[in-house]
Amino acid sequence: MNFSYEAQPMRVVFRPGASVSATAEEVRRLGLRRVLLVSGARGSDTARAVADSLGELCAGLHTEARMHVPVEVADRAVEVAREAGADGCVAVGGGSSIGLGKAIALRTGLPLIAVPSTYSGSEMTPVWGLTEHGAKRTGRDPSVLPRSVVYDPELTLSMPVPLSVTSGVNAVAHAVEALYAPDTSPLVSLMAEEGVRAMTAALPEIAAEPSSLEARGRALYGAWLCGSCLGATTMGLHHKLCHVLGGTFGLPHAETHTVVLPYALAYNAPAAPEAIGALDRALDTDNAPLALWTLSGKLGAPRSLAQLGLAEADLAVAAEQVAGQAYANPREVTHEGALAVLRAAFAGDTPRV
Ligand SMILES: NC(=O)c1ccc[n+]([C@@H]2O[C@H](COP(=O)([O-])OP(=O)(O)OC[C@H]3O[C@@H](n4cnc5c(N)ncnc54)[C@H](O)[C@@H]3O)[C@@H](O)[C@H]2O)c1
Ligand SMILES: O=C(O)CCC(=O)CC(=O)O
Repeated sequence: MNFSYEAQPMRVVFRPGASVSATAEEVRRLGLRRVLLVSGARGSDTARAVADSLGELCAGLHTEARMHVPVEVADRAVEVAREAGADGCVAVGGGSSIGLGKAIALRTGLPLIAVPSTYSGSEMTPVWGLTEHGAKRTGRDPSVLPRSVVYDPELTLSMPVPLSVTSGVNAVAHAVEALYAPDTSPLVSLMAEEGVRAMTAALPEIAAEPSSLEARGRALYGAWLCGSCLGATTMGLHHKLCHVLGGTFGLPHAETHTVVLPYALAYNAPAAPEAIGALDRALDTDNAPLALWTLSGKLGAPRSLAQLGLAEADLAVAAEQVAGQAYANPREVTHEGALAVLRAAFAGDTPRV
């Protein structure tokens, strides 16, 4: 064995009802007195309930989070945090709200508490993202890692089934790439395999019974594990494809991950036999890319980039952007290779290893 592993300093509270019953305790534990709550417009009712539970610890509610964190949205949020005299930030919502909280933390150094309502996994990572001039930039900085994460399966009950499925596959994608990342390690591999197993078992149950708190809890547990994997490792081809498709072409995040993952995995499979072995065990299959494609299709997720609104003419531009960046991937990414993955995902073909 040959690896290094750095544990991320954060506290996790996981229990139904915790968003309202435990967030104030986490704020006090960090010695904070005036936190700014951030959320998206659609999640503002939930964020308001959390704000009410904080009482005078809450310095204000800012409900302008948007997907992929446009830089002007980040600028405005930083201004609001400064004007409110906030000494910390609580992000309530999906990856977009947490992303905005991270943008505030990155610029101001304010500590962040995350209360996730989707399975994006962002709450477990020191990864930030910002979109400017039609391109998404990502980076790692310890200052954006939430100090505390409050997981409340009850918050996820309102997620519609289509978002639950695609958000769940977004989480699975973190585990998939962590398994073949250059900085993977035995602990990450264990978390990744268990995260994929938990999430992919929970999603069909959620689709059949969206109000099952038991299934929601197991999916959120999977999201925690998969997010932890992303936080501990370097992203590869799959995430880069999705960042280009989201940042440059405005495609929706979780849906894009869901469409692309089977093809990116099929491309990498010949160069990542151990990762494929772990995924085969987790999915109880001998063809992990096909199993992922079948699962999301059965649960009604979009199947192709064409369905998500990408134009065929954009494929070559996207391939050029992906192949033009240097990043870790188990298999060399050529322009032709990236284009082949994108073409298959555009058409929604059966993935071929
Ligand atoms: N930095 C990281 O580590 C990381 C990891 C994953 C995703 N992300 C980022 O997160 C963003 C995507 O996050 P997302 O997929 O969670 O989407 P999102 O946060 O944009 O949420 C999608 C939609 O669902 C709504 N929603 C959220 N929770 C809900 C709930 N419980 N019930 C009903 N509706 C709900 C939101 O209001 C929004 O309209 C992207 O910008 C992506 O880049 C970052
Ligand atoms: O915060 C970001 O936007 C970058 C990290 C990320 O998006 C992970 C993912 O693609 O799911």
